[in-house]
Amino acid sequence: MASSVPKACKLALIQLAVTADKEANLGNARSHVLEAASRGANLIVLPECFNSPYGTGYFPEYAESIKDGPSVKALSAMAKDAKAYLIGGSIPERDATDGKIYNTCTIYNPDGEMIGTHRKVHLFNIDVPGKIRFQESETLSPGNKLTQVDTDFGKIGVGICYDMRFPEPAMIAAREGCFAMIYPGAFNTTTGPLHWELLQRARALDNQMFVATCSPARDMSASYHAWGHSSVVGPAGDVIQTTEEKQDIVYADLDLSKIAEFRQNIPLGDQRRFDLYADISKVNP
Ligand SMILES: O=C(O)CCC(=O)C(=O)O
Repeated sequence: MASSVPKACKLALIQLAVTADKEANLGNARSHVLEAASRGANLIVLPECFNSPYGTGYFPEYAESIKDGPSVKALSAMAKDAKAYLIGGSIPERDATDGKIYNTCTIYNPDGEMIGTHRKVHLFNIDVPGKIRFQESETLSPGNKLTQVDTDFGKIGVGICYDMRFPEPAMIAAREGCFAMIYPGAFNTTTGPLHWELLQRARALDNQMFVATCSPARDMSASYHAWGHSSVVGPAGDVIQTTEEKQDIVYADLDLSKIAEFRQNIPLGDQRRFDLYADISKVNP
């Protein structure tokens, strides 16, 4: 008889050192995923753009199919061999039907089956004069759906990096019963120190849910300097675990009872004034 007690959720964020060598990136990801699993992790996350350098010029060159490309095959095998859920960071995806390129996260169950995909819906187009200009839309197209997946632990919402700046997907995920939002991401050394942790804590606190981010490690010889600092934040907005900028694995045992406890202590869910503003989770686009 199936037990109704959810399994303990041990999260691992792989802050991977990404290089220009796709095969090496896949091999490095695999060895870190298996290492995390050997330490008991059953929900493992890779960073945004883990198989390619992060830059609009690289996306067309590295893009591949998520039906049968080498990266999804490798990710499926990693999840299966690790016997863990795997949120497979993101890769540049080329859609054979429309010919467009997307920044896409693929998600696997412990049998290695793909159980979800998320194409980044908010493209990272910013211009901070003298600091950073980045226009993902030069080579990428946006996805057109929000993403939630079912796991043995409960439902999880998934976004990618810049998606975290928008409160709505996390709010919708929380109201639809997700216990966590997970964002593979790659902030930079300009916006990272300003907003990375703040956004993560805001999404967690507003929604009284877990939020995790997973960045590539920083490479000062690359054209894009990732912020690192992959982190896990609890439903009270508390940083549970984090790291610096180097390659690392961040582990956290998620105590899912904290959500109910915190929601009981500060019962925002019962106090909302939907007579004054809309419930965004009930507004269909
Ligand atoms: O929002 C930011 O400041 C950074 C976003 C980003 O790096 C991304 O979407 O990949």
